[in-house]
Amino acid sequence: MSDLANNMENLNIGGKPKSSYVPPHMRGKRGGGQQQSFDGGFEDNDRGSFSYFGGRGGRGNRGSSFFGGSGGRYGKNGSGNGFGGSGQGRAPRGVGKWVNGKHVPAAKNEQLEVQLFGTPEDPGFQSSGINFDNYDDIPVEATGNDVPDPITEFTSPPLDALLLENIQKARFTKPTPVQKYSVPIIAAGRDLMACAQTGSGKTGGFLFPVLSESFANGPAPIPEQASSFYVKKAFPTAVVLAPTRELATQIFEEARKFTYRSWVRPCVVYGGADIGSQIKELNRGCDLLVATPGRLSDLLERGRISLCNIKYLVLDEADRMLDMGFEPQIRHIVDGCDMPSVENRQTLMFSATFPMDIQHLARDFLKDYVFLSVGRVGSTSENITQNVLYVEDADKRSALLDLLAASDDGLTLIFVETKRMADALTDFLIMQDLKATAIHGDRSQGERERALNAFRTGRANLLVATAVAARGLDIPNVTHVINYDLPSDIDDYVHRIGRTGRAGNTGVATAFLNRGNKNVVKDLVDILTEAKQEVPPFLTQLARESSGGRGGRGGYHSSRSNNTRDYRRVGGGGSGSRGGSSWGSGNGGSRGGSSWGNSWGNSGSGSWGNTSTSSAGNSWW
Ligand SMILES: Nc1ncnc2c1ncn2[C@@H]1O[C@H](COP(=O)(O)OP(=O)(O)OP(=O)(O)O)[C@@H](O)[C@H]1O
Repeated sequence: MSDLANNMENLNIGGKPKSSYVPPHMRGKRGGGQQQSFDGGFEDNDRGSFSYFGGRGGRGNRGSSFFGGSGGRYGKNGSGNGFGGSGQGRAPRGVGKWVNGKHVPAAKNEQLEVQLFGTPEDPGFQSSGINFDNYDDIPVEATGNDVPDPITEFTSPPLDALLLENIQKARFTKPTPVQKYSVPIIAAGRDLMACAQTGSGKTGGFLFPVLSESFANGPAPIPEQASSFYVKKAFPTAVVLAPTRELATQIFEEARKFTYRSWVRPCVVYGGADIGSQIKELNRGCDLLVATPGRLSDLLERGRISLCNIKYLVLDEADRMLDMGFEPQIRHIVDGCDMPSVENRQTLMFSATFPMDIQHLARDFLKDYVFLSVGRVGSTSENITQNVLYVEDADKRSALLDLLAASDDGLTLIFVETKRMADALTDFLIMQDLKATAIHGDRSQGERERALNAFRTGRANLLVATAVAARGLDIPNVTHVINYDLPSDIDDYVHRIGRTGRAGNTGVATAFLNRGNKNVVKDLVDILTEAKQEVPPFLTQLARESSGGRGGRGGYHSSRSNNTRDYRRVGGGGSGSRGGSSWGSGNGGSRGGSSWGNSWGNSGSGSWGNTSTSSAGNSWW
């Protein structure tokens, strides 16, 4: 157990509600009325403290800005082209060429290599943790017709030699389970719906096979009728859609590493940033486009991008991309523009969660796909120690300070439900002399970038966030995730806590729960049990009280258990699942072991119900 987990055990918050709780580090502190100051006392307590919100204004006389004026880049390794695509200060890129049907890699560039791959001593470098090898023990299931065998190592072939070099430069010594399977599945031309736990390498799971094939086969020729003499257009070969600007940028940064020296030029576009500079970047060439859906639609409408050459459509956080918030935009991009039809492209979907309704909806975008699950769909990593504390709303601030006092040196991410709460809690923490900053959808792009940069570099070791930071973000050294407010959808909980315990590292997640969270209690008990975590007695009691009530995800899922597998095998029949199912040991990629699915074989009833309803609301950030 980590030090942090030990410290947590010694805290006395959980179990019994305590309304007049005063955290130890505040007891006897000057002013005495600690509870008072937590409840807004800072309004009249002008200590001349500075604001961590560069230029946000906010209230009162706040003196200097903590992050004002910083460059706004947050590329892990200080890479230049993170935002807005200005290209300023960028080192020469190692861009290769495709000439006469041959790949001509660029010469090596040491300076760029250090920018892209960092050094092992770099604190911003996420090294794989002590539990990395345990990923091999997670059972893997791959269902669908003629599923290809997994690879067991990174070798060339099947991977392209240049890609292999880049993978080695990134210090990835062996593939994670999702990568072992996705590489041959995608190389075989198959569509894929892949579900693997948070932090287990899904980004590489789609980048490696897509880039390997692209390096080997080159770009498609630009159709004459699609190009325009007047407006310059980009014709990417692959498009990766992601739900947030920060995640899109992160994927782009990963793509920059693995495309080093190749002919493939990655680009990123997202809302909230200057579209003019993004267009300039596109005009310099764009083979792999990472985008948020809104900005991509905008650029498509302006005729700046054509999707007619797309071979690969990737939906990262696919369940999010297909829920009510994004689905219409995705449909427009996929069906309403010039993207090749489902038969003429490969569609790849990745997430840690895939609810049944979303899987059903996803059929529209896929053909004869393989469903891959590493561990149970929607399960949490055992690398994360999960604690649930009973804390009444009025006591949350005190309890939070307690937790923080017991924290180790790592970074702590604190999730709240609303943007207002994010600001209020951040102000409160700053008034306690803690180094906090906030990220949410009402902050400008510059503010969001600065906040994330401050957090990544440790200048602010506390980040208060809404769900905007829940998915995909890979920030080294996040050792603790606190759900100050629990989400109403258990899948959101899974993604949130997945910001720690990544790449085989360990982490701690703490949730504050009270009777107001009854809707999520049953699912939470399932999650904890599945991940072999302790279930506190009060939680079992609450689950009993709330049984008979409706489950999470908007209440129409009667049970989470339906959400944990390939829907085609639950009741949809559909396209033939592989006969011998494959909950093998997962070790060395051996499939075809024991079937865990006897009870849910091909019933063929096709009647799992309400398919047209999407899940989460559309204002999650
Ligand atoms: N084969 C590998 N060897 C070592 N480290 C790896 C490997 N593949 C990925 N990683 C590292 O693991 C971390 C998590 O990877 P990634 O962000 O792709 O996870 P994910 O599964 O997409 O997570 P999430 O569900 O949160 O989006 C990253 O820091 C990445 O560099």
